[in-house]
Amino acid sequence: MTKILLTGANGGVGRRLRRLLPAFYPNLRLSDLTPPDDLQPHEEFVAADLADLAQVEAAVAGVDGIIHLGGLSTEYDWADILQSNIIGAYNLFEAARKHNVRRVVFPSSNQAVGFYPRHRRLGTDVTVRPSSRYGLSKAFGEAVAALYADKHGLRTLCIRIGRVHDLPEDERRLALWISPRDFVQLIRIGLEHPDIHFDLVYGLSSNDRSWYDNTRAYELGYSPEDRAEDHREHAMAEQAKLVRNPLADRFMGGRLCTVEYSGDLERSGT
Ligand SMILES: NC(=O)c1ccc[n+]([C@@H]2O[C@H](COP(=O)([O-])OP(=O)(O)OC[C@H]3O[C@@H](n4cnc5c(N)ncnc54)[C@H](O)[C@@H]3O)[C@@H](O)[C@H]2O)c1
Ligand SMILES: O=C(O)[C@H]1O[C@@H](O)[C@H](O)[C@@H](O)[C@@H]1O
Repeated sequence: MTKILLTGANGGVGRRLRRLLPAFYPNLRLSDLTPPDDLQPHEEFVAADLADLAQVEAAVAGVDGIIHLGGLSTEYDWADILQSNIIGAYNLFEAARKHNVRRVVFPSSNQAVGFYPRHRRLGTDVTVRPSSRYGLSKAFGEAVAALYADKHGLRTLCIRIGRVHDLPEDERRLALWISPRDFVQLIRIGLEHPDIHFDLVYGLSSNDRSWYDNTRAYELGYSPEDRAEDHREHAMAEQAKLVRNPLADRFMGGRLCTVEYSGDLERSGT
């Protein structure tokens, strides 16, 4: 039976996927720095720091596919991003190669292209414009995925996630939202679709206001069950509680673009 490793299993998305994935992948191994508080007796857990190749190899040994959620999920100091996301992503793919893992799904982020202004519509062939050191690390992860596909035959799907959550949390996330079950559908494409070599898709549910052209996901058979606009009222009510930030509102990456910003507004993201 296919054995799948879920890294970052103790995080926000990981906790949601632990509930949804066993229906498709009953033979699931979880990994993170520390185990979830509510680890169940039937769940297998292997602790591993992504920055430590030997630990990552121990977590990866014996699996057929990996969903790599582990790592820092927002902006941090370079030293931290370097360890968890840059060295961590490299270690994950290198361990996969050494242990003959066939498939890796890499959750990238809209933050890899976060400095594009919102009037643009992006396909998957645009130059990266990271919002932050975090976004930069996601662009690096996409590049590592491409290298290991082309050089070593690992089949990889990168999913530039908008925002995985139960509901869209504000106006920006209304344009970016993907429900956990639609995210699982994209993961299954990454782990199972026969045509995957190196592919890149956007992680969005059905979305009328999207900034992205997600043709490749639909070509691969993606058929989202959820629609962001159905939750418009909730998102806009949440938005009304927030203070507007004109710089954040200009770019797809929102507030992460504003962190430590000292750029030229006339030129940023153009
Ligand atoms: N939540 C979203 O909507 C969203 C959007 C875009 C991309 N992503 C990506 O999806 C993944 C999961 O996101 P999340 O919201 O669950 O993040 P999260 O921060 O809640 O969880 C990440 C997990 O990774 C673990 N981790 C961090 N550094 C590690 C290390 N050095 N070694 C081992 N484990 C380490 C953490 O302990 C944590 O449990 C992340 O890679 C994130 O960048 C998430
Ligand atoms: O852009 C966003 O809103 C999201 O981007 C993802 O990469 C981050 O992991 C998440 O924390 C953000 O909420």
